[in-house]
Amino acid sequence: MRQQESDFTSSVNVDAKANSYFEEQAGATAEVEKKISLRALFEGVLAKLGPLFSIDCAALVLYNEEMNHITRAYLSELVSGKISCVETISDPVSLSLITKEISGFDFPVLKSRQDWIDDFGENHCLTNHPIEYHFHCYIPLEHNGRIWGTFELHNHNRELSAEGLTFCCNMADFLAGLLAVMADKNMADPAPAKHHAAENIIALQSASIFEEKTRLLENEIEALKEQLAEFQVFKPEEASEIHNHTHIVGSSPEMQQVYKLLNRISNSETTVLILGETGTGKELIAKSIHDSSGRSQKAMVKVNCAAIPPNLIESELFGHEKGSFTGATERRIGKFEQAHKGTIFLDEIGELPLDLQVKLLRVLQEKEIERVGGKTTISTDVRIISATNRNLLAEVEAGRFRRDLFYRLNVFPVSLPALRDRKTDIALLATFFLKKFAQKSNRTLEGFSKKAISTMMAYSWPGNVRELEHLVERHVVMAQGAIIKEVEIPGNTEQSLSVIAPVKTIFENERDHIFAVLELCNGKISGANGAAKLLGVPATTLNSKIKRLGLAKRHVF
Ligand SMILES: Nc1ncnc2c1ncn2[C@@H]1O[C@H](COP(=O)(O)OP(=O)(O)OP(=O)(O)O)[C@@H](O)[C@H]1O
Repeated sequence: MRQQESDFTSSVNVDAKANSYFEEQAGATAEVEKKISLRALFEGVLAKLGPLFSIDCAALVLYNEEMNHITRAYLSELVSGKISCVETISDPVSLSLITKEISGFDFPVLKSRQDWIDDFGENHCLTNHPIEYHFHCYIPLEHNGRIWGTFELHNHNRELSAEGLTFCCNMADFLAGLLAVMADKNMADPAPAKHHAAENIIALQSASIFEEKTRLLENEIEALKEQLAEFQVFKPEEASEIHNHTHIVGSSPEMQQVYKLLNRISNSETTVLILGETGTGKELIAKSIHDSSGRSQKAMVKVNCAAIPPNLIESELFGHEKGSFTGATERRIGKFEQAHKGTIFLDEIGELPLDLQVKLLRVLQEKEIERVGGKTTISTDVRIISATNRNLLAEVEAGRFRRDLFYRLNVFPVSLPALRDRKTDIALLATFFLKKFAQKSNRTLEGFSKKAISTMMAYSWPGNVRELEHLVERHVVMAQGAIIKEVEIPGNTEQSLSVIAPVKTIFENERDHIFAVLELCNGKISGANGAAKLLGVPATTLNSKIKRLGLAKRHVF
């Protein structure tokens, strides 16, 4: 593979000559050279593409018309954080075995270092180039049926992504068109001989068309960047409202409302009732209320009223004396006593049996408890935060919950919005959980694609934040690359529907339509029975679309 590198760079050893031939031969000023040389243009290409797709090195290799010589080559790579672009070949050199192979590619080809070793052996892969790349991509620069050269991308650690490939195919199209124009205008012969340098310089200096093309290239890059947006990692905006509840994620107006309420009761002793569907974060909010109170140095003791068998709830809450009932072999301190000077969080309060509701009411009124089987009353100083996913007032109306207890608990109600009602928080939460689980499992993940975020936003989340948290955890475990590109929501009927009737992007629609027509025409592009005629476009346009859409010929046949 080193030879392969030597092919695009075969001449990195010719680097000494790298002061471009313009400078050497015609003594052109650096300014003119910068404005008009392919080298300067190409340097700009890597500056734009590199950060977008993590490309380490790009090369532009140009051939003569007979395709038996490399006439010029430019190598642009990132060295110590800086892009250096050199003209590595300025005199025609004949094609080696590997460049011959590469020049024969008439569609984009991805190769690894190992592929080249397998095909040509280790010996062909030797180069004196100090940098060794492991992943390569070769895109032919084809315009009007002529292959002008190859646009190459080389990476150390990863293959060029599908998005990067599509983007670079567009770039190759543009470069090929540019080379054709330059040749046509005799601006800068892609296969120049040194003795033509002076004339070329004059032609180039007067050729504003070149500058125009450079400007177009910039525009093209900008347009392609927009197209790329759909593949980029979604970067959610940080919460706009400053709040002290650091573990609570969400900046939607609905959550801002919640923060306002929380701020009002921070440092207070108020009894709070938190209402919200399952998984909306009731416990998290309760903890936050406790943490922002004067009781934060003491414990917040949680009781899940739905999880304890009814016959044990009393003992769980208030404790029991030894021997007070069968199995009470030891004296036990109840949750109220444990929470003394702190907070008790009564989760699922709507599930509390009626007889215990009476006892709880007494505790609230008298601030005293009695252990089961005990003879004395024990004073407690406990703040009460309770939570329910039931409509407690409806429970009161139905006679299942005591009205007096309801009023005692509902001193300061805080209602938490369902996740489906604050969709703008989904991206924030998903990214928060992604970071949390990636860190936990020692993985480096950048985030979700916009597509993945859209899928999550289209779902109704009956299990709310908890469901989202579990989904993200699963996807972090299964993630293959640095970005979670797609998410699958099990049993999601909305998603199943979208599988049946997916909404295609314009890009996908165009690609699929062209693909279908090409199949119909057995891959024939031009001529009477060709796809171009059926599609009503010139064959050259179709050819460039095929490349741009990443429809390599091998896909068609
Ligand atoms: N706004 C939020 N920011 C960050 N994490 C959240 C948020 N809301 C909920 N979570 C997380 O979601 C999970 C479920 O939250 P929590 O247990 O507080 O919900 P809940 O409403 O009490 O659920 P249940 O009604 O089932 O008891 C927890 O891991 C919690 O940390």
